[in-house]
Order: sequence, then C-alpha cells, then structure tokens
Amino acid sequence: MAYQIIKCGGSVLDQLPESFYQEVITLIEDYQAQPVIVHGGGPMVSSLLTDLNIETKFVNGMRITTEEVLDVVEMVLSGTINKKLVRAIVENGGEAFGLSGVDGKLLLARAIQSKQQLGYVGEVVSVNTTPLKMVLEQGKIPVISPVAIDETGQRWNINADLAAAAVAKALKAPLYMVTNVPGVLKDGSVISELTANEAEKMIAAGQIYGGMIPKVQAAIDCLREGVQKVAIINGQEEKSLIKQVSGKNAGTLFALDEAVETPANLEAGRV
Ligand SMILES: Nc1ncnc2c1ncn2[C@@H]1O[C@H](COP(=O)(O)OP(=O)(O)O)[C@@H](O)[C@H]1O
Ligand SMILES: CC(=O)N[C@@H](CCC(=O)OP(=O)(O)O)C(=O)O
Repeated sequence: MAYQIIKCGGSVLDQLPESFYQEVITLIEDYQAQPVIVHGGGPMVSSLLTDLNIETKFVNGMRITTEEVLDVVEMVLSGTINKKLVRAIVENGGEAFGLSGVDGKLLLARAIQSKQQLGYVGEVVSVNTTPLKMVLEQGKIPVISPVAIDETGQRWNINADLAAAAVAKALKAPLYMVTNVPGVLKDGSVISELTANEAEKMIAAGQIYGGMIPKVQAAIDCLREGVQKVAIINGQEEKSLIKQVSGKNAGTLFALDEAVETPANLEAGRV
C-alpha cells in the first residue's frame, strides 16, 4: 500500500465536484493507495474574521495570527471545514476520520522562523505518524486540519501547504496539491514541469505571488528532502488527480535542478 498525500486548498473546497471524492476513493480501490488528506480553508477563515470585525492580514501567503485570530482559525479549520470534508467523503461512499494537528500531537510545531512578526504562525518540527497509521489501518482516510501544538500545549496556525509538505516528508509519500488554478501559470499558460530554479526566479520576479508562494516553496522543500513527486492540480478538472497519480500530464509537476532521480528528472533525461 502506498501513501498519497492530497492537500485540498480552501480556494477550491466549496467547488470540489463529487467526482473528486470518488477519485480519492478510486485510489484506494483501484490503485492500492492509502490517501491522506490535509486541508486548508484560508478564505473561510477570512470570511468569518470579516463578519466578526477582526482585522486579518497576510505576509507572503502567511496570515498574521493573534490569539483572537487563532480562535477563529481553529473553529473554522478543525471544526466546520474538517467535518464538511469527512461528510463529503462519507456521502460519496468512503470512510474518513477527521483530526487536527493538535490531536495525538499529530503535528508538533514551533514559531515559524521568519523576518516578519507573524504572531502564532508555526512551522512543523515533527509529525507523529502513529495516530495517522492507526486510522489508515482501519481502512479510513485521515482528514487533517493544519492547526498544530507544541510541548507546552500552545496551538499554532500552520499554512496548510506547509502542513501537507511535513506529512508528505514524514510518510515519504507523493504530494498532490489541489487548488483553484490549473497549475502554476506563466503568461496565462500552465507550466507542465517546473524546476526549483525556475520557480525561485518566478517568485523573485513577482510572477508567483500570494498563496502560490508557500505552495511552490513547500513543493521544492519536499523534493529536496527526498519526496519523489509533488504536483499542483486543479480540483475542478475531472480526473486531474487520477491522471497525475498515474503519471499522465495534469497540472504542474515539480522537478529539482540538481541531478536527483525524481520521476520528473528521469523522464526529462536530466539524470
Ligand atoms: N503563477 C501563478 N500561477 C497560478 N496561480 C497563482 C500564481 N501566482 C499566484 N497565484 C495565485 O495563487 C492562488 C492559489 O493559492 P491559494 O489561493 O492560497 O490557494 P489554496 O487555497 O488552494 O491553497 C491562485 O488562485 C492565484 O490567484
Ligand atoms: C499561517 C497561515 O496562513 N495559515 C492559514 C491556514 C489555512 C490555509 O493555509 O488555507 P489554504 O490552503 O486555503 O490557503 C490561514 O490562516 O489561512
């Protein structure tokens, strides 16, 4: 059984067609895979913060997180969104088990190392795979909310792309980032294969901005840490998940520039 990490972005959660959940279930039935879902929900958090008249601001795709913001982040991500996803899987014939990074210290975090003051924004220092494997052994799909904990019991707001990357690295599993665009775009076209160097140039040039920055940085970090495959795909495009899992062209596949034997590098003849 092979683990597959699927990150569902908040940009697309409300638009995911039923076929998306069916594809996830197909991975178990036809591809002998063990999918693990990590979700975001940034737009839903922003919307409730606005309703509550709480100011919210992002720096390079990271939400500045006060104690007041943290309450709303946990309520929306570990509550509403997490349970919605579990129910969507059940409605489509699957079995799911929702949990947050706080539960069983699944995601152990510390303050993110950043030049800016971001408040309670964390980075994952370790992933406790035991509760995850317990859920997987029961034949259920773990659905993980990116709120993490530290040894003192403090909770931390983790960007969902970074949380998904930490899980992919811990399980040494491919990572599929499901979002609302067909992949990384340049001049309106999808880049089907993006190398770390090109991606870093595009960030510096402002061609990759906002929420795409942590996504691309997480992808590169995963490859450098030995994850074999990372891709960004469009959740609304039918079969994009199955296509990418089975090695067909869909979305953006990442590659390292160095001569490392990733599937993409092998295919492109770089190694
Ligand atoms: N080069 C790029 N190609 C595609 N999307 C980009 C690019 N640069 C920035 N973006 C933005 O990144 C968004 C996806 O990030 P985000 O909204 O955080 O998604 P998610 O909630 O799925 O994590 C896109 O909708 C788009 O507005
Ligand atoms: C630190 C940080 O920015 N945390 C994110 C967590 C949710 C997230 O990442 O959601 P998407 O995947 O939909 O962007 C936030 O508060 O919005």
